[in-house]
Amino acid sequence: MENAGEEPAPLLPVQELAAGRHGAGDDGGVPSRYVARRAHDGSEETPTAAVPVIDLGRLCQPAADGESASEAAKLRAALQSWGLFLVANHGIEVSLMDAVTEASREFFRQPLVEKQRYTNMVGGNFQLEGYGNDRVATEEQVLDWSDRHYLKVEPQDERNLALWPPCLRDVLHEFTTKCTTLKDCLLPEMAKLLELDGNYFSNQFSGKAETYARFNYYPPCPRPELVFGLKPHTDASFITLVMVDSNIGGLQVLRDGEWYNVPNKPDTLLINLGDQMEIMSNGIFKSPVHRVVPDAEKERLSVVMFYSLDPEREIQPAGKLIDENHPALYKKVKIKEYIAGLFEYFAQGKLVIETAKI
Ligand SMILES: O=C(O)CCC(=O)C(=O)O
Ligand SMILES: [Fe+2]
Repeated sequence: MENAGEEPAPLLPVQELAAGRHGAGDDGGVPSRYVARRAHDGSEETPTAAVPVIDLGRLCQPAADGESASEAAKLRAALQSWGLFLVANHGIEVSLMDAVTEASREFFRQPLVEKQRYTNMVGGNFQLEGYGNDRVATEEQVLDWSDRHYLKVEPQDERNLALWPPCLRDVLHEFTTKCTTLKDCLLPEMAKLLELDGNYFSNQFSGKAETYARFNYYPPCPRPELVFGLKPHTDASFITLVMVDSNIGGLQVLRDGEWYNVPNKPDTLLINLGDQMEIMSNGIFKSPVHRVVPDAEKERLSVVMFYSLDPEREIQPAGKLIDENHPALYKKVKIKEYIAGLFEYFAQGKLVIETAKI
């Protein structure tokens, strides 16, 4: 991304702030630039979302039977309501999941100077890939209580290996391969739920489709009720796979104006739909608004795989879903422009999907 030369000074990683290595903040350890909301007293308990666990083995078995039909019904209900679900029996070994989480922890535990070898601020310019924080466009922008490392993992020949820390290399390559297989199993099931050709969604993914891995690190926050680990947003992806730390909550999803905790279950993965799927399904499937709230005591890690279409492609609602009674609800959008819009809107705390609605 280019830079107009007016970028405010680079930020300290939140991990450094949280460790108190740079003096106390304005609000009990939280500098005012991170204060996103008014404190609440915590008296209203956040309800838990009734997100189903889908058994992938059952869902995708070749001979459709009662078991696969009941998994498909659960999946349909989840995609039309929450826009997210947990997946079990997904074919990714727990040992690999643990190795990826451990490698990520090892990366963030390194001294700052080591991590800064992968910085996303190069010569004062913000780059999408690398270690750091989101682009800061203005002094007013409310900052998130998290650091991240962000890498393009597919197409494989577009990997910038200089940004791949040695501790992550092998496990990330293997994890990417397994996650892509998982995505490839899910897409036909989703197409069938919409009575589209089984390959309809898979066929959208050309060799130029892009996958990004994002390693999120949320340090403990002395005043978690004042900040967001990540502000409310939808993912601009087609579909997102999230491996959350099963020891700690913090991810929340919005439904009908109310926030719900997304449940954790050991060894499962969370799948959430992104805006590209919401657009192509003409809004039948939802790209959920979600956010992350940090913990007062514990650090939290997540590893997220964003599957997105070729940036040069234009997408619109599938023709088969549109008729007199079901008009298109979204405009044609170019992936590249849409994603650029996401970063701009996210910084302002707004939702880019609104720009695609008719
Ligand atoms: O950390 C999480 O659980 C979710 C992260 C997320 O929503 C994102 O990186 O877009
Ligand atoms: Fe997200």
